Amino acid sequence: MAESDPEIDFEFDPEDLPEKHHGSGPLGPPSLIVDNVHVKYRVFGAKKAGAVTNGKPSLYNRLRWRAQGHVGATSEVHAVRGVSFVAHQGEAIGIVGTNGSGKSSLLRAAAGLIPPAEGAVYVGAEPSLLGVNAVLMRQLTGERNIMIGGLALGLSMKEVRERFDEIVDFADIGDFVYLPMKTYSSGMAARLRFAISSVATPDILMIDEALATGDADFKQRSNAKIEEIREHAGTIFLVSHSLETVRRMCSRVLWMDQGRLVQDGDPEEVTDAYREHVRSRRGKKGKKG
Ligand SMILES: Nc1ncnc2c1ncn2[C@@H]1O[C@H](COP(=O)(O)OP(=O)(O)OP(=O)(O)O)[C@@H](O)[C@H]1O
Repeated sequence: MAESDPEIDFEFDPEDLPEKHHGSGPLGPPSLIVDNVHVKYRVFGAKKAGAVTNGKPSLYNRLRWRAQGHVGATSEVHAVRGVSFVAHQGEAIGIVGTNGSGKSSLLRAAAGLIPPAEGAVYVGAEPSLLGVNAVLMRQLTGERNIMIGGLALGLSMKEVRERFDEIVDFADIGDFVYLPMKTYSSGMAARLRFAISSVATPDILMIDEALATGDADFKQRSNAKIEEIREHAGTIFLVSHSLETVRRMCSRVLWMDQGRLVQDGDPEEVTDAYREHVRSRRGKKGKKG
């Protein structure tokens, strides 16, 4: 995942969460189709070409390896391996899986941020993509980032200006909006990212857990926003390590393991199976050790 900050509280407080909406009614029309998608990363400077590594080398290491002439030595990380699913309007889809299982890569490919090595992603007529993280810049002020993020979400400059106060209020960052984002606490940055991300009431909202953060008050506001989007027949994707959050919020859950979609279905069933899998894996590890 692009960003991880140990200070961020990734957990939702279950009491703050809206009730989940299991698919009792008919599903809306498809909003996003992921067809046999593969995501591969090329990693420079690997010891052995072709080896699949589990970690990402740091920028420093990559530059060092390149400086040492290891330009040709690359390995490939096959992060997503032939995943297919159809998302419908009105669905809230959780994505669970252990670290490195490919959740963020799948989300980024579904969002069009990285091209699939194989397969294709089809989106409905007017997709508004969320996940402005990719375009925000820490060295720029919140104000500039609101503009950049708003434009990236398809708003015009005029529309961003009109929504500016609303975004700042939602993020609750006050005059910090005029300071570079690198001066923000992790909570402030996360709140601003969420505020920018959700300003367009998008058709498809993708939330990586860094967005699902903040104090109880902000959690309530962000949950209300998520509900609003879902009620307007949008589709929500939520990557989370908190199974409680996923069970409460989602109508459907995808379980990723080693780049593959292991299970896709009812939140309780899928999270139970996933929990069991994690437990048995821990048990095996424990026995080995
Ligand atoms: N930019 C990148 N360059 C190289 N490898 C990457 C890159 N991003 C992810 N990977 C690798 O791809 C695999 C899947 O990573 P990804 O971040 O999609 O998993 P994840 O399930 O979201 O993990 P986490 O729960 O830790 O965020 C991992 O092996 C990871 O090291």
